[in-house]
Amino acid sequence: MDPLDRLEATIHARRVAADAGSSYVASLFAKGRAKIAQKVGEEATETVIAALAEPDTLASEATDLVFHLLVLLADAGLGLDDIRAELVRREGVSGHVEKAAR
Ligand SMILES: N=c1c2ncn([C@@H]3O[C@H](COP(=O)(O)OP(=O)(O)OP(=O)(O)O)[C@@H](O)[C@H]3O)c2ncn1[C@@H]1O[C@H](COP(=O)(O)O)[C@@H](O)[C@H]1O
Repeated sequence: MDPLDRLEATIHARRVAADAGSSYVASLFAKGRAKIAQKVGEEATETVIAALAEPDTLASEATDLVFHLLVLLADAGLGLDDIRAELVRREGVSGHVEKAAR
């Protein structure tokens, strides 16, 4: 199994049954969607800062962002399959063409 799929499975398992005291993911779910969304915003900002000022840390910061985004998606009942479906839907459509058609 791909590491992203394994992480998603772990996140879902934590959502169903885990103690917030021993599981960071469970503690995020316990704090609620607003807090999870805030963490995604923080990690996005840290990713931008890394890209501009500390490229050596970019992969690590981007991983934090993806991790928290997966938690946010799970909280909303969404997951990697939804992202895959959306990517497939967009495949071959240039961003310029899509924007011009709006
Ligand atoms: N991939 C990750 C992962 N990436 C980052 N993090 C945590 O995300 C947190 C982000 O750090 P911050 O300083 O921003 O957060 P914080 O200070 O704790 O939070 P605030 O109180 O400041 O909001 C850190 O505690 C990191 O350890 C992760 N925690 C867990 N996982 C995966 O999730 C699995 C389940 O984790 P648990 O639910 O803790 O068992 C783990 O086995 C890992 O595979």
